[in-house]
Amino acid sequence: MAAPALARCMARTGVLPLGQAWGRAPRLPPSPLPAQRRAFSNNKVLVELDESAGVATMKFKSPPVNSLSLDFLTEFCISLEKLENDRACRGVILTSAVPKIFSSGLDITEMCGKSTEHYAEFWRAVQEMWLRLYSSNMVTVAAVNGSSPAGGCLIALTCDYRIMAENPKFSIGLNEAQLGIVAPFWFKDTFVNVVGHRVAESSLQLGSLHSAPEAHRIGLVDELVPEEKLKDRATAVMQQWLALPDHARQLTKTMMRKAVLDRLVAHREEDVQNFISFISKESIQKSLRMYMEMLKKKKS
Ligand SMILES: CC/C=C\C/C=C\C/C=C\C=C\CC(=O)SCCNC(=O)CCNC(=O)[C@H](O)C(C)(C)COP(=O)(O)OP(=O)(O)OC[C@H]1O[C@@H](n2cnc3c(N)ncnc32)[C@H](O)[C@@H]1OP(=O)(O)O
Repeated sequence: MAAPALARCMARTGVLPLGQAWGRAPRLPPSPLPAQRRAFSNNKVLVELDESAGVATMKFKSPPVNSLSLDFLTEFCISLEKLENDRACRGVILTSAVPKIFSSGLDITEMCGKSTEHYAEFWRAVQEMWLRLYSSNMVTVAAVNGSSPAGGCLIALTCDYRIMAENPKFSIGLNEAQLGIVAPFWFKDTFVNVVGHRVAESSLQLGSLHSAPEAHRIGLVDELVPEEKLKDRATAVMQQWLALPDHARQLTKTMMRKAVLDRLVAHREEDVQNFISFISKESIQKSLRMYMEMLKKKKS
């Protein structure tokens, strides 16, 4: 099924028609076949699977800034679902193929001047991405090799472990307040689970974008490495996590994340309606338009 058709299906049903995000059987170790590498790709995400290690790398490739458009979100979910159902894959490293940018967050153009139906479709896709990634049975490691505001930061926060490249130009954080919008409760819950309530409270109110050292200091990322070592370090961390039996790690992950996941699952449609009423306000539309203009002016 093509991405737009899948997106429509997601909009109707609220889920991808590929399988179930919930109640999956525990993953089994990969079969002892000869070492093999596979790659598959769609327009937005490149996936390389090292079957001998049981590890895939998902590279975002949606220039200029890997913004999370409806197409991107749909293709991200398809790629993740494929890996989730592949017994040869036990862990996934998320990173970017676009230099200097991990992801610029939700595509603002999807939230400006569109119909109510479009907002609903888009928001369900954002929810789906988070539900699938946060509940993934695989080990998920974010190799943050560029700036990562808002939704980009959410992707990193949703992983099990975050490693960021030490580059003074890169920043990360949930900066929604700077755009005049409010981070949804499940963005906030994910953030609180990583950095704790006090840090999350001030960072969210200020819409802070943190430099790499600051992000490390507040626990937003687990470690910093020189850019050229990021890939190797992500692979080493993955090996460490995969050394444990899958079932124990998966059940522990579920125990730690269930309350936050259940909260969105229980209020999914209400959350879509909240998003629509919030984003449709003329004052919010004006803030978003001004923000986009500011981004464009910054260039000239
Ligand atoms: C009560 C509450 C109830 C419910 C909840 C309701 C609402 C919550 C709603 C939404 C939550 C949203 C979360 C988000 O993710 S919002 C997105 C936030 N993202 C940002 O603030 C990032 C903005 N971008 C940047 O800061 C920079 O672009 C950069 C640092 C990522 C990269 O800088 P560069 O200098 O390398 O590149 P630019 O020249 O700035 O950009 C190139 C190009 O890309 C366009 N662009 C950038 N970011 C986005 C984006 N997020 N969406 C769409 N387009 C983007 C930028 O305008 C340039 O376009 P042109 O080349 O000029 O056409």
